Amino acid sequence: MTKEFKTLDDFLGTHFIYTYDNGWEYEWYAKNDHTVDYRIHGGMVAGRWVTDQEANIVMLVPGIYKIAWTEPTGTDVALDFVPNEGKLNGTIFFPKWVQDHPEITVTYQNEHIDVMEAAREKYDTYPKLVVPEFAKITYMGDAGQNNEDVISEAPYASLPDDIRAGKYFDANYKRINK
Ligand SMILES: C=Cc1ccc(O)cc1
Repeated sequence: MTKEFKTLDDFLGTHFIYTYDNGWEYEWYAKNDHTVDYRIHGGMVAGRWVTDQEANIVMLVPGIYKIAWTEPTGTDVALDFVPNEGKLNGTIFFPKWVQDHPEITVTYQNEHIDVMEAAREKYDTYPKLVVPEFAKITYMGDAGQNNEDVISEAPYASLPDDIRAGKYFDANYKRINK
C-alpha cells in the first residue's frame, strides 16, 4: 500500500502490522472513528487479541494520528501513528497485575471480560509498568471500515508473514481460508 495519508478518512479502515524497538510485534486495525481491533504476536502478552475496543481517534495534523484508550484489564494505551514515515510511537501503561500475571490476559478478551474485571480487583494496580517505544510499520493494508474479517481469529506464528506475503486476504480484503 503506497498512499499518502492526509485526512482522518485516509487513516480509518487501515490495517497495520508493526514491530516495536523492544521486539514486540503488534497488529492493529482502525475499524472506525471510535473502534479498534488488535492482535499481539510478540512480547509480554503475545497471543492476546481484542475486537471492538472503544478508543479516541483523532488527526493531530495532516498524516499524524493519535489514538488512546483504556481497557477492561486497566491497561491504558496511547499511540501516535506517522504512517507516511512508516512509524509510530506507542506507550502502554500496564497495571502491576498484568506484569505479574500476563497469562491471564492472553486470550480473546471479548469472551472473558468478567475474568479481566475480577483480576483487576483481586491483584495490585501499582506500581504501573510504563512501556514507551517507537515501532516500525512492516505492513499496511486498506481493509475498509468495519471489516470483521481483519481481526477474526487467534494469532498464530506465521500469521504476520502470511498477511505480508498476500496469502491471507483476497482482493476484497476478506479472509481466504475461512
Ligand atoms: C494493549 C494493547 C495495545 C495495542 C496496540 C499497541 O500498539 C499497543 C498496545
